[in-house]
Amino acid sequence: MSRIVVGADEAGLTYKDALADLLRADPRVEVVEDVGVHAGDDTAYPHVAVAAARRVAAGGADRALLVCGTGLGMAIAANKVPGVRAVTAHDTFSVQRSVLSNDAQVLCLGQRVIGLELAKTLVREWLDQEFDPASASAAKVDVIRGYETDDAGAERTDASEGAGGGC
Ligand SMILES: O=C(CO)[C@H](O)COP(=O)(O)O
Repeated sequence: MSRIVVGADEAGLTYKDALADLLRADPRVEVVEDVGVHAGDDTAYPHVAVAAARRVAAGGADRALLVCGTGLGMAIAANKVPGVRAVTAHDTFSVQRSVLSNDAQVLCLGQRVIGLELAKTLVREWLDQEFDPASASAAKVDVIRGYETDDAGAERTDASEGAGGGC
């Protein structure tokens, strides 16, 4: 069961509302929290992204789904919040790996990039994924965390040097 924050700017509002409805109808989703925007609100995307990402970082939500024109600015802004790993992904493999490889809690989509039906498919796929903390990817995600708190100390650990294999 997941608690999911949704957010968008004006360019992503239509998809955000449609995807929020999809999430509310999904039995795997416990709570959907909408941090805006709503019709007539032209708040810039970074404010929405950071508000949603802070909910995740604070533990008030498990994941966030953010929509803007491209999904790019939302991810850039959300990644400014420590502890948050946000990605833009418009194909099923990347959406899967964003969780399985990167333990990303935030998925950003672009309303001007993909059709609504693909966006819905990607969100369903996203809900299916769960990070395995015992997987080989976990050590690499720990390296990311290390760079947040101790830039020098995180460099050249076993995970960053020799893990290989890629995603
Ligand atoms: O896509 C966006 C940010 O990545 C946003 O919806 C539009 O931004 P703009 O091109 O700066 O208006």
